[in-house]
Amino acid sequence: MVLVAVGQFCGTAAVSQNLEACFTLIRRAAHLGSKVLFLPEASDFIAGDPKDIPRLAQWTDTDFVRPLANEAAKHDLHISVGVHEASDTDKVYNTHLIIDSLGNVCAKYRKLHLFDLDQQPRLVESASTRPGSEVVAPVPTPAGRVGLSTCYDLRFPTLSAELVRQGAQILTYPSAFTLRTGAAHWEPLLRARAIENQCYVAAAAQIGKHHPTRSSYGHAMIIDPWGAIVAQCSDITQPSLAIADIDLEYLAGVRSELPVLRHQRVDLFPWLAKDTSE
Ligand SMILES: O=C(O)CNC(=O)[C@H](CS)NC(=O)CCC(=O)C(=O)O
Repeated sequence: MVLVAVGQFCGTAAVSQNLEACFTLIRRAAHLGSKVLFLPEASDFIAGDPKDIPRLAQWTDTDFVRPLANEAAKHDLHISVGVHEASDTDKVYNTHLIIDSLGNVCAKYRKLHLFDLDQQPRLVESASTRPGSEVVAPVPTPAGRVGLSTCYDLRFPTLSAELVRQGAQILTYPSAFTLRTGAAHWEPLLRARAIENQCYVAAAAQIGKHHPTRSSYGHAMIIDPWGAIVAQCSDITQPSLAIADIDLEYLAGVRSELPVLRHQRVDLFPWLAKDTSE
């Protein structure tokens, strides 16, 4: 069994403050014995004005990812974290990194599904963000193989099914869900992804009021392959953690007791056919 932690905090446009919040979470997660820490989407910053995103993103690598990776190495932690990644256009990628315990960025996933809403709260992610174009193979960590997604990707079960086909044991959804959609959909979607894929789900989350027109739902949580919520953060905006054991023997037991992954109709859905490495 390996302990992992999900983090929750209220990001702002001040990168150095967000970095401090992440440092606090890294030190506490390591002190409590966790081997992997999952941090939210947009941990580097939540811009007050979308026009600021490309400028702020230019500094993410040096001012956020580097010091974060050094701290991870100092505390022997693997980290999953959502950041903005500058591109060669005026748009950024919404990128999910895995940093290993030596401080190397060992995987990079660019969010595939962008959150474009015309209704209130009006958020049009594609105005500032380019979509990624590939699924990233699950990444080995001390807790198990981690499948990478981000926030709104949670609504697309084809992505989680593909990650599980490729061997994922832990699905991660670093997020900044809105208050309205979070209250209605966050927990049922996360539990559904855990149950249907028989995976652990680690969902770090932004919480609280980032600026006058933007708030996030929080409720960072860890779910086991049976669908039980095994840890959840309180409804507080100070940086906080929820920690739980990942038990891959338990995961294997759930998959053999209720073999839904083997019962898939690969004759009708041939892309599911290649075997999941269990
Ligand atoms: O804007 C940034 O800098 C970081 N990105 C986000 O917060 C993204 C795009 S606006 N938020 C979501 O995907 C929320 C999804 C959601 O709430 C749902 O699916 O219901």
